[in-house]
Amino acid sequence: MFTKLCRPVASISFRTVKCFCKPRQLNKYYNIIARANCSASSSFLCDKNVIFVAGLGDIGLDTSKELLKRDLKNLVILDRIDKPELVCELKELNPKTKVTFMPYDVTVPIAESKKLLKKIFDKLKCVDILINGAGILDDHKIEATIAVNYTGLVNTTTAIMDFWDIRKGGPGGILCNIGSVTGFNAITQVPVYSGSKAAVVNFTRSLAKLAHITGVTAYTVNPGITRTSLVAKFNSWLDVEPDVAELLLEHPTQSTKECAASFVKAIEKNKNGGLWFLDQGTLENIKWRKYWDPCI
Ligand SMILES: NC(=O)c1ccc[n+]([C@@H]2O[C@H](COP(=O)([O-])OP(=O)(O)OC[C@H]3O[C@@H](n4cnc5c(N)ncnc54)[C@H](O)[C@@H]3O)[C@@H](O)[C@H]2O)c1
Ligand SMILES: CCCCCCO
Repeated sequence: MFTKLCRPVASISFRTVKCFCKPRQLNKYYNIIARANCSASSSFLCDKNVIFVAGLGDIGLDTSKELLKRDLKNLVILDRIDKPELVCELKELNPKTKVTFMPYDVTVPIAESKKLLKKIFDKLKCVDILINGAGILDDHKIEATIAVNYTGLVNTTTAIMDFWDIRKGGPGGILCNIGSVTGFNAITQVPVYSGSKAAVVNFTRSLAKLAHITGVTAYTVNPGITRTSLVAKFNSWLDVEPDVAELLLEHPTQSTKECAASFVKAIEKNKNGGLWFLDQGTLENIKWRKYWDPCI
């Protein structure tokens, strides 16, 4: 499975390469062509167009800053947070990358998501990577948690398939979804949040297995406890543990900068089906144990 680049790069276009190469060779030539566009020391991310949902949050902002060291062509940040001063700060970081902000609430109807994405695709003509990072942590807000952390991510993902799905003539694409370590092993006192993150991990693993049909590869990045405003104080389900945040923050944590460094390294590895564990500044692709497989 090769990840298609979504636009001609360097002087040789995708079409030219496609005419002369067998599919299994294309990936090799895409990377060669992409590098022709970027300096030898550049990353997989050089010259790419990236949409980052929640790119202004605590993890999001440091990850956006880290991404801007990789000479992206475009970074389009979609977020509910509207902080022009943060966007201005990001715009100043790298003249090679155009940073754009558009307000977006992931809980809007999917038709709204498609309208917004159409504006972006009309402008950029193509998008290589979508990062879905929106999340809330408050187990008093059951419907909101599921709406933001899961339904919002699924709808945004489903919406971009109109533009990426190779069965519709799309170029394919790359999905990076922010799950959580709680998607592997719950924080028992926040079962709603943990369950929403387990759903993100499970949904994304299915998408990775469907990549041969859709042309869209997918993986999750799953931070451990990262010191952000999200985790400073939050409600447990039915108040089973009013001090859940304080108790958890006694355990080893990481900074947003450490998380961001691992986050972008995982994106650069670009592994379809990746289950990336980003804890205490480390990065590990974990093996998911198979207990049952319908084998269809
Ligand atoms: N901090 C941690 O320990 C930790 C660990 C694992 C996963 N995560 C996940 O990482 C992501 C970022 O969390 P953070 O710790 O930086 O907290 P944060 O509160 O700073 O970031 C949350 C982000 O989600 C956005 N968001 C929330 N509701 C939204 C909506 N309806 N529409 C669009 N955007 C919305 C916020 O605007 C913000 O950008 C979340 O998905 C969170 O679940 C955090
Ligand atoms: C301190 C609790 C951190 C919970 C967020 C993990 O996704």
